[in-house]
Amino acid sequence: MTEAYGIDSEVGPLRTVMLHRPGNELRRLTPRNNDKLLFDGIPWVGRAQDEHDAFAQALRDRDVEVLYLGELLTEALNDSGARAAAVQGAIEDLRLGDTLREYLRTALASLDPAALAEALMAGVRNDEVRAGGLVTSLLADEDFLIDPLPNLLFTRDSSVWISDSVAVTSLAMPARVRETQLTELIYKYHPRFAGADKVYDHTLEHVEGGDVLALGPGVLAVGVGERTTPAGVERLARRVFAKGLAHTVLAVPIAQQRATMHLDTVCTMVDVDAVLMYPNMAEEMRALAVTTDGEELHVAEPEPFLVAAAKALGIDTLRRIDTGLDPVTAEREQWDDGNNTLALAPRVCIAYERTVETNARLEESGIEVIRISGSELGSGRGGPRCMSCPVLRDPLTTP
Ligand SMILES: NC(=O)NCCC[C@H](N)C(=O)O
Repeated sequence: MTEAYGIDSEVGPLRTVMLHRPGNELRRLTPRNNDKLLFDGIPWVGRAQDEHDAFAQALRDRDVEVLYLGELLTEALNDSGARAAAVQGAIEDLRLGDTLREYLRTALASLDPAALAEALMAGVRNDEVRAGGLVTSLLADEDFLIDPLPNLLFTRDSSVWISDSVAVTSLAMPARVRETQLTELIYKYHPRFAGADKVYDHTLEHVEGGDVLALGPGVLAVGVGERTTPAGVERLARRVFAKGLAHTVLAVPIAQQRATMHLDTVCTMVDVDAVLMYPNMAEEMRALAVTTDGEELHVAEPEPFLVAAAKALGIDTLRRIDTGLDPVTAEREQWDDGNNTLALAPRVCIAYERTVETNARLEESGIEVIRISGSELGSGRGGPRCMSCPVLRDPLTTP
């Protein structure tokens, strides 16, 4: 792996992470659009920023370098090719019509990188521009010409590092599709990532980063459900095998429900050989091990997730941290992202403070839990793992 980027596990000491500090895109959420924009409430933005700053500080306190998506995007937009691609991507929406599209093309092209990045992230409302023409007149003032992207907060989903290659993902929900245009720009044009190999892109079958877990060197688990499709996991497997980035991909079917939208909402690793799993689903989780002989994909029969994972990792057992929670407490804490921990190193993780019981059980199992507040951040339905895209982790030393 290079020094600047690379991930071969969920728990290797975290060195660099990409976050997105929530900004004006959250100020676009209203009771009428929050469902469509995949938020379960209307966050108090100032408090959400405070909570996020504390999250970033907790990472820095443990010597983790924090990169911000908004800053990387602004810097990438210094490149004229990036600017042209960004503008084109933002105005493709068929709702706009020709007059408005050409107006926006000119208006966006005249913005400096910071203002353009802001427009791309926070969107553009009809009454914020004086475009004129039929479409402008027929749309309501509050209609968005360029939709805001409040889910940028969840940097986990729009790109994922697999060994020393980056996968720009292909997001399934219409409200999130444009996020990957921005991560694509960052990885293509930002000098920090010049030369980084790409293993996936946003035009391919749906794969979301929250579904992709690097269980250990050479082994990925990929949730298949509401977001990552069966065809998505197949395409990802073909691509990582072709580049030699993994030897086994475990396809893990998960319930198609909002609460369990990604694999990392029900399962995160907290040690080289231990996972925290949502108790109400842990027993039923199965995995299909996908391998290759260099030509064909081989798909094994479904096995219990922990069994298939241990086999693929070449260890005797993958331990499940048993939180022992009753089903109602477990369901409440899973909804509040109790299972969505971010490992900073083996046996050290960040979790929301509100998932009191899960955190207590983790500590009883020897896991250090760094608690952060997430009362406002959580309204987007994502926890510390969802809000972070690890860019560099130290390789694991053999246990
Ligand atoms: N990995 C994750 O579970 N990310 C959380 C994404 C939440 C976002 N509001 C969504 O519905 O996509």
